[in-house]
Amino acid sequence: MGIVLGANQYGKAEVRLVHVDRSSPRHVLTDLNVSTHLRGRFEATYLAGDNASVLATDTQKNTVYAFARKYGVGSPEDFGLRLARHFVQSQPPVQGAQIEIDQLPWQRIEVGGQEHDHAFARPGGERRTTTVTVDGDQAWVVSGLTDLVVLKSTGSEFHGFPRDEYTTLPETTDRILATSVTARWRYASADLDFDAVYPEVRTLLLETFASVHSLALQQTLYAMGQAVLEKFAEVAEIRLSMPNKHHYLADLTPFDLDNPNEVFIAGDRPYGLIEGQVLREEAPDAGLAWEFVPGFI
Ligand SMILES: O=c1[nH]c(=O)c2[nH]c(=O)[nH]c2[nH]1
Repeated sequence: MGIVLGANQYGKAEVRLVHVDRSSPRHVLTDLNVSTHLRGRFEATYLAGDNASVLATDTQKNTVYAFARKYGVGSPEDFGLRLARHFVQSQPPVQGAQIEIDQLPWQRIEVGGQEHDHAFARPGGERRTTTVTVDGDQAWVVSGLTDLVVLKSTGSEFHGFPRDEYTTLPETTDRILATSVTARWRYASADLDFDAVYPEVRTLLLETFASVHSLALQQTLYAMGQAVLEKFAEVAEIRLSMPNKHHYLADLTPFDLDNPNEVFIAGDRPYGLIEGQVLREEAPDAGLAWEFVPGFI
């Protein structure tokens, strides 16, 4: 009985590319998940481990980042066609290429009714949350939101941290800052127009994220909590959990390309996890408000 190799293809899956067009102060953000699939004469590697025809998947990934810098991104369709044609035309064993691209949507955050130049939020996915607790005749309300994904393409620095023998992180005065906000705030009363307050707190969290020039995600977290407490007397305390969704500047120097904060690798894990509570010194006692509330602290 003969055994033969059937259909096959190979490539790099889920190359997370974030491109920032900084040619004007109104940044254009393109966030893609790119997968490459090459088809062609690859029997030798499957059958004998002969890689002479195998364009490494690592090379395919590098091509995605290099092309973003060289040609910009534009529509995902044009970007995909450019990549696919490049692989087919530049590598004789490659007869066909299929490029799959998912684009992650971002909307500009509005500050004072004006679209922000470099602060964005991911539409959808976010949820409003509440946990109410009643004990005898006492009642507590902890409300909030989770999975509110936000990103600033500039206006964020991180430096001045200690350097020990294990520190490799470069200092930066301009980086992408992105996080998925979980916020839970405790109301000072259980008798409020909750539907009126909620959207205003949400808006203020977004506006503060967008407006604060960040020297650390910790500072941004505190500023967001502080803004809510300053504006809303009915909020006694707020707790925030904000993963630092790292974006790494792609090193394009091996391809003789500079990268002036334009092409980023969106990291998945590990991520920094920044959490904190901001409260009024005179806040009424939390009682059972946080008992068994999922989350942190
Ligand atoms: O805003 C930040 N806070 C940190 O504590 C930290 N640590 C790190 O590696 N990057 C960052 N960024």
